[in-house]
Amino acid sequence: MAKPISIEVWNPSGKYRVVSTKSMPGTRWIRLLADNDCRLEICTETKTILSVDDILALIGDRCDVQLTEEWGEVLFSALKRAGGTAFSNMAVGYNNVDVEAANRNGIAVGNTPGVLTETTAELAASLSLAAARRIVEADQFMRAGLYDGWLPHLFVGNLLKGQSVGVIGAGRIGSAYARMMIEGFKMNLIYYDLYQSTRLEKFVTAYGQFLKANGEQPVTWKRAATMEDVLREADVISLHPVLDKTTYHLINPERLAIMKKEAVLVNASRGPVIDEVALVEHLKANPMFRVGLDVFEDEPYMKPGLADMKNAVVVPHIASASKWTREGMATLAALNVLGKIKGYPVWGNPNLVEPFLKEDATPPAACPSIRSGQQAVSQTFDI
Ligand SMILES: NC(=O)c1ccc[n+]([C@@H]2O[C@H](COP(=O)([O-])OP(=O)(O)OC[C@H]3O[C@@H](n4cnc5c(N)ncnc54)[C@H](O)[C@@H]3O)[C@@H](O)[C@H]2O)c1
Ligand SMILES: O=C(O)[C@H](O)CO
Repeated sequence: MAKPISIEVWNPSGKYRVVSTKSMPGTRWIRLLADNDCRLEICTETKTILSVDDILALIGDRCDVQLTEEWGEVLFSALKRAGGTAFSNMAVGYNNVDVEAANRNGIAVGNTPGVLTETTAELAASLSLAAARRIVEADQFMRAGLYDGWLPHLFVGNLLKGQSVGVIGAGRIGSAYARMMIEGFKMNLIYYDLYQSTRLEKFVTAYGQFLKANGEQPVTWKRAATMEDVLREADVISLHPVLDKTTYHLINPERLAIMKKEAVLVNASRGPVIDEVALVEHLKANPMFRVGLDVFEDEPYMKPGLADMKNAVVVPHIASASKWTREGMATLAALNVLGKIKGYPVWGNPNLVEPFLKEDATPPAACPSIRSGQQAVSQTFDI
């Protein structure tokens, strides 16, 4: 029997027991559940990652729904035995969830797209700039008291304007990132995706015409036939695919070798998309090659050597960490499970979720985004 886990309880007499394995930002999600006859138990353990035993203890022997964490057969079958019917990730990516196991156990699986796109793209853009202009290195230099006057060679980095931005995985976040880099820095786009992103292409064409009409150099776009074309040609490359068998170690030693020596590589998708050991070797051998990483192969750890690399900017998986997004994610995760309890249908477009987020309004009678009954497939959505 697993040891008891510390929890905070809201609406103790609620008919439906909802367990959140993490405290989530904001209070609206709590209100929505408590006002709808749910007894909400929020885990208050201080450790960041709960073990399977911890989660089994949280589920107990009667549980209606569960929010967040890493889930497979053991946990889904335990949830089923406890009478549970729904689970929601507080994330858009659900590569941590065995959807087939959930299906076998009749548990609905929710996720939270629609509120992360711009926030995550903005962090990828921040990493691109920070790496290209050596912001972190320069900040550390300044704080160490090493600055003793302006010098022509001090922290010289890369100009983005007029360079080419490469996007691998031009879905929701990849397309939003591309637009930021194109509109913000007048970069030319080269992208690789399994599907054509017509809306993104049309946007770049129209923006190019606008620039031309204003006497400026127009931006251009190109859909690459292979990923290698993007890696060879682009000055800044940002990775935004889903993580699956086709994208595991998509950036490997061979592909690193064909990139420009002064390229900037950004990853705010999933850590295993990059072979991180190979990346460390490449960073050592190519000091002008720079990376910006939000995600890591063995989170929360970095592969040996990465922390010592001055040409790497590293942040702890914060791409979706804006207040609006994180509170929105909590609300959507809560409404996914509440919707299942109430027997509501699934919302037509999980990317258009504003009606669920209006602070003082009653949310629609629907589950914002339920992924069960499907494999963990990628979804393309033109912005
Ligand atoms: N760092 C974070 O905090 C954070 C936040 C949100 C999302 N994410 C991750 O960002 C990624 C993108 O999310 P999204 O919402 O834009 O997803 P999305 O489904 O809208 O886009 C993913 C795109 O990748 C493409 N793709 C799939 N396999 C590919 C392959 N082999 N080669 C090239 N392209 C391929 C798909 O066709 C799709 O267009 C996911 O991995 C998600 O888990 C990370
Ligand atoms: O997939 C996601 O949503 C992120 O990794 C968490 O922000």
